[in-house]
Amino acid sequence: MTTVATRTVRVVAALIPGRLDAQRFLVQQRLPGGSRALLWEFPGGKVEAGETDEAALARECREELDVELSVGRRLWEGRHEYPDLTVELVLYVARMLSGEPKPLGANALEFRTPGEMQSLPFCEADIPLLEELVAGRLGALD
Ligand SMILES: Nc1nc2c([nH]c(=O)n2[C@@H]2O[C@H](COP(=O)(O)OP(=O)(O)OP(=O)(O)O)[C@@H](O)[C@H]2O)c(=O)[nH]1
Repeated sequence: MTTVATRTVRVVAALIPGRLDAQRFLVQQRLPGGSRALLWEFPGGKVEAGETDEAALARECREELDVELSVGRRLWEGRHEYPDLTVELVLYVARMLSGEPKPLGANALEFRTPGEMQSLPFCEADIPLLEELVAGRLGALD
């Protein structure tokens, strides 16, 4: 059997509560055509060389959602091997400081409860994270 090593990337993601409904959090549907097409995920993206997690998350959300974020504590971290990529996924709680989220780099944006998220086709790396979130095992979300 041959094993093909895939690239490993650190991916930061944000759990962002709605301004008026803090029980629901922002999730986005990936664009058609690319990797994990049309699956759902938390806003965020890859950390670039020399960048902190917090700076990467603020940059990604500025570029992809047109919002300014305040990034809080780290909630969860996990690793998942996709056929094309190994992802080290880190979830942070974050708040929107300004702007209304726009789907600049996504097919759709929705505010969903953790339970509702489990009914969406989510990226595989997020499945254990959603289980922890639904079970209330990630602690305070603010
Ligand atoms: N933002 C985000 N990415 C996630 C999550 N879960 C997960 O598996 N990923 C994966 O982590 C990678 C994030 O990379 P990215 O968003 O910067 O890049 P991309 O593949 O959309 O596009 P790009 O490589 O052309 O920049 C993707 O492979 C994505 O499928 C998640 O909850 N949020």
